[in-house]
Amino acid sequence: SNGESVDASDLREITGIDGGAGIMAATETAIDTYGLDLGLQVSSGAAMTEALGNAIANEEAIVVTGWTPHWKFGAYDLKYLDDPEGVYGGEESIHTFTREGLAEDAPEANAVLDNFYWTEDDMNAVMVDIQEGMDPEEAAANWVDENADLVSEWTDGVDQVNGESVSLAYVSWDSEIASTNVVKTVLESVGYDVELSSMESAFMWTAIAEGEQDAMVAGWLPATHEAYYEDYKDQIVDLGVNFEGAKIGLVVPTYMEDVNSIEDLK
Ligand SMILES: C[SH](C)CC(=O)O
Repeated sequence: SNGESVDASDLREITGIDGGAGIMAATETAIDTYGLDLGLQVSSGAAMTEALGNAIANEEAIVVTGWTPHWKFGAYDLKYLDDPEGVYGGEESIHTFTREGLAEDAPEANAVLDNFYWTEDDMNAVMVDIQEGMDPEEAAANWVDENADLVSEWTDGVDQVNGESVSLAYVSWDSEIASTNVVKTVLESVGYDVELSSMESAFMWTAIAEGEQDAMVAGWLPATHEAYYEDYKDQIVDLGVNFEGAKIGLVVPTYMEDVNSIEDLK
């Protein structure tokens, strides 16, 4: 750019992710609530981060559906837009959910899933390795090796099993690619064969509710996945929070100096 601050005047759309993500429904609400003359591009987490990187490389205007925890905040100078109407809610927690009956069918897996809890530093370490090109399974295994003390808190008292299988569903968001591969590695360390299945958000929730998948560590509450939770809460088991201090919202590069609120996108 010619050094002038980059504003939102030439933006035509918000760069989104997969259509079933809660942040996408929230963004449709934001477009309506704030009266934005912007489209919402439906794509994927990976496509969103590629578009973000390209825009930043060219110091162009961009606004993305963003969330914390995510490696993008370590890689780029970004900011959340103020949300005076509170469309995106406040602090979110990520929950672990299982199908009904898992505690009876696979008590050792259920115990590990129930114990799973980690922080933004933990998740960022895995996400950054993956972002820098490491295979998710390798990044997860490295993190588990380097954090044996924390991992032992999840597995202490859990008996070894002999090749029983467990299925984990997730959506290909960088945060959940990291968490699901770490849980896979730890379940394998107590003897399970673990099958990962990535799918759209709606299918993930349905698969747990219908018992097709054993568990997922990708339940964003209270706001982001509220609609899914309301649909399925009586058919699934909430093992509680595995990550605290999460957040969703609209995110822009800091070089968009005059764009600090969703109101500034009008
Ligand atoms: C994209 S966030 C990880 C979750 C969501 O918006 O559904």
